[in-house]
Amino acid sequence: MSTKPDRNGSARPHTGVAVGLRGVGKRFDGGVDAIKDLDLSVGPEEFVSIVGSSGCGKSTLLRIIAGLTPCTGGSVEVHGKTVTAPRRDVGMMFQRPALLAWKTSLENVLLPVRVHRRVSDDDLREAMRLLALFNLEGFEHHFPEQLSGGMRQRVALARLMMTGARVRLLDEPFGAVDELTRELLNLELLKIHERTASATIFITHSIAEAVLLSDRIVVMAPRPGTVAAEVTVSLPRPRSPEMAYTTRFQELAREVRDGLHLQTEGR
Ligand SMILES: Nc1ncnc2c1ncn2[C@@H]1O[C@H](COP(=O)(O)OP(=O)(O)OP(=O)(O)O)[C@@H](O)[C@H]1O
Repeated sequence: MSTKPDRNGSARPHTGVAVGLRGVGKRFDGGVDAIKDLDLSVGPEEFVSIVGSSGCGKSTLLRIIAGLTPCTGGSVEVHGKTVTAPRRDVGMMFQRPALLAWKTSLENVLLPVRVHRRVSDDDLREAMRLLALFNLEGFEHHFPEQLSGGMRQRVALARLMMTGARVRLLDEPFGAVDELTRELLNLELLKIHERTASATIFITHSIAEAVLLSDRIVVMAPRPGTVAAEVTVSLPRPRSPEMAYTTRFQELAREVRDGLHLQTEGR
């Protein structure tokens, strides 16, 4: 069973499994084994980061969980049901924010609602609340090209929240923004996770980002992609950027780095 550190840093057990993978494999046409025999369980309120060298199968794994790519071996379940197609209770965010260029911030945030039903006054209020939560007050009626890269990612985060998804999948969402914006976006993500916890799987190349945000960090090994190591992040919540200066934080970062180096050396 996975564990999540509480405010005092001690681990408390997760009840239930939101995302469960057993023996998952993915062989692409042409015989590339992108993923092989991968097991992973994520609790309903757990934040799990996945790190690993380029090409080790992280994005493929997320796409399988999202129901966008079928696995060729093993089984994937979300809330106890086998994944065969995209589900409404699974939200995904990509490295590029994928906003519709001809829609305003507000309309982009309302999209997940609009594809299923008429937008109500409550929906509108909720979308405005989320935009304000992500410091986008005054930009509700701007189009994506009128926003900075960081602002676009915040709109995408607000849209992810608007889905109400109980499983959130984020594929290196802050990889394309500058370091300072990235730190601010990390804080936004921390805030929403600590207010409305969901099962979150987050891909990143940044060890510090993974330690700051996660309850657990999964290190993937390449060719074929599988879980090589797991590090439980025993830091209290709420988290703050100042924790990065603590010995415990640095020890955890080192543990992850060592895990990654072992994979690289083993190639
Ligand atoms: N559609 C596809 N057809 C064939 N091979 C693919 C396909 N998509 C991915 N692959 C291969 O599967 C492996 C894993 O790719 P994936 O994109 O999942 O890696 P990644 O860990 O997310 O990489 P990065 O960190 O660079 O984004 C790679 O060897 C890649 O070339």
